[in-house]
Parts: sequence; structure tokens; C-alpha cells
Amino acid sequence: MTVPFQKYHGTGNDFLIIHADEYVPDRGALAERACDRDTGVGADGILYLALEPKFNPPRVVMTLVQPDGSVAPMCGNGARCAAEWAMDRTGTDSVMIDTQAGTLRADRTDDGDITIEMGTATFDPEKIPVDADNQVFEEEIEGLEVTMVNTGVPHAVAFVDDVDDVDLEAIAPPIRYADVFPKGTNVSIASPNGSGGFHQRTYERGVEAETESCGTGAVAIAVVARRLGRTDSDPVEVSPPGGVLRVSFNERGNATLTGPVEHEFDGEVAVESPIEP
Ligand SMILES: N[C@@H](CCC[C@H](N)C(=O)O)C(=O)O
Repeated sequence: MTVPFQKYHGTGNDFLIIHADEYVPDRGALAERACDRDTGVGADGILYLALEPKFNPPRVVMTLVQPDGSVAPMCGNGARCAAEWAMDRTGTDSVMIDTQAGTLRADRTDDGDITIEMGTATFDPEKIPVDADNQVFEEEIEGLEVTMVNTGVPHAVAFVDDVDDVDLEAIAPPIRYADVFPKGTNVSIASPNGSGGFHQRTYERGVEAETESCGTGAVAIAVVARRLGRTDSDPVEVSPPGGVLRVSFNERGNATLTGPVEHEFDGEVAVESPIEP
């Protein structure tokens, strides 16, 4: 038997979207199979979305299952894709997204981009989590000087002269799996773009590879850059390989993430049939 999906991407961070009501007996196994870029459809994860249209604005419960079968508590680009998917179905320009990291408001901007409130970033070691007595600012971990922040998920942020000169697939895994991170970490590197913004590359936990874009990573870079005095721009433009994201801050210091979302195509994936009695 098969279940239908819609494929969306936000600045190249791509997802299969499956309605949460669909019968998928093993979500982890389906993600491993369908996200494979050689033998499956190919994606950075599967978003299971439960739409609750009776609320104003409508609500969407989002669960991201990653290509290694793990569930991530939050995904900035995934939440932007979920918002567009829900807006397409309800004819609204605002929705609330329920994630394991909190409920976030998303709005369509006048130029058709999707903005999402990203909550409050934290440097608290317990909340990241990182096994450290104090906040980790520019400390060497596995050969890279990193600052640890949680923007819904953990990121080790490092500033380098030029992100394109870094062999990310080589330097990121020892940090991603370092013993000090009980739940692992994403690794985001950034270099200045000359006008207050940054070029971004992120190695993602759960994908276990570099992705074209990472929303929580873009916010992590902007938050850390402002905290370290590397920029005072607002918005901070952050450019991963897949496009351009903008990170803004409100009066309470909470970040919003803005960028384009595209609906690529629809299809069906095979799942195991329910066991016959
Ligand atoms: N691509 C995402 C982040 C997804 C979660 C991450 N891989 C993790 O396991 O922490 C984004 O856009 O934020």
C-alpha cells in the first residue's frame, strides 16, 4: 500500500510532508528509505503534519522524522514548509505550529516569503545540552573554536574566514559526536559577507551530512554573532548554499526567521500494509 506525500523545500532544505492521519506503521523505517537520495525520493526528513483548521489562526502539529529515523524537536525550515502547506490548505496567511520545542507563529509576508517566530535562544549548558559548568563561548572542542547555543535544537557555531575553505564533512563529525554533548549537536560554520551578514554551512545531526540550508542554524549564527559583537545588523542576512534567510529580533530579543518556501511536487511512497486478522 502507499501513502501520498507533498514535497516542499525552504532554501534547499527539503521535506516530504505526510498527513499525520495516514497509516505509517514505522515512521523511522520510512524516513530511512524515502529520504535516501540514491534509492528513495530523497529529502532531509519527513514532516508529519496534523492540521487543526477550526482554530483562528489554524494550528498544525509538526513532527520531523529525520533520515536516520530520529525525531528532531524543532526545524526552522521544516516549520516554514509546514506553515506554507497549512496556509495552502486553509487559505490563511497566518498559522500556529506546535513543535516539541514550543508553539510558534508563522506569517506570510507581502512578498510571499514565510516568517516564523523562533522563540528564545539559550546559552544555558543544561538546556543545550552540553556537559559544562558554564556557558560555552569560543571554546575549542575537537579542534574548532565553538560557541554553544540552542535555537530549538543544539548548534555548535564557529566563525571562520571563508566557509568554502572548510572541509565540513571531515571536521564536523568529531564535534557532532563529542562526549560533552549527551544528545549530539548540529555544527554550523559562518564567515562574514562584508555587509553585516554571514555565509552559512551546517552539518546536521539526523541527516548526518551537510544540508543546503538549516533554519535553526541560521538563527544560531545570527544570535551568536550579535552576542559576540560580530554584527549589529537587524535583520541579519544569513546565506546557506540553498538561498538567503533573514533573521530579525524583536524587543524581547526573540528571533524570527524569514525566507522563501517552494512546493516542488507530489507523489506516493510505499508502506507496509496493516496486518490482516
Ligand atoms: N534543518 C533544520 C534542523 C533539523 C533538526 C536537526 N537536524 C537536529 O537534529 O537537531 C532547520 O532548518 O532548523
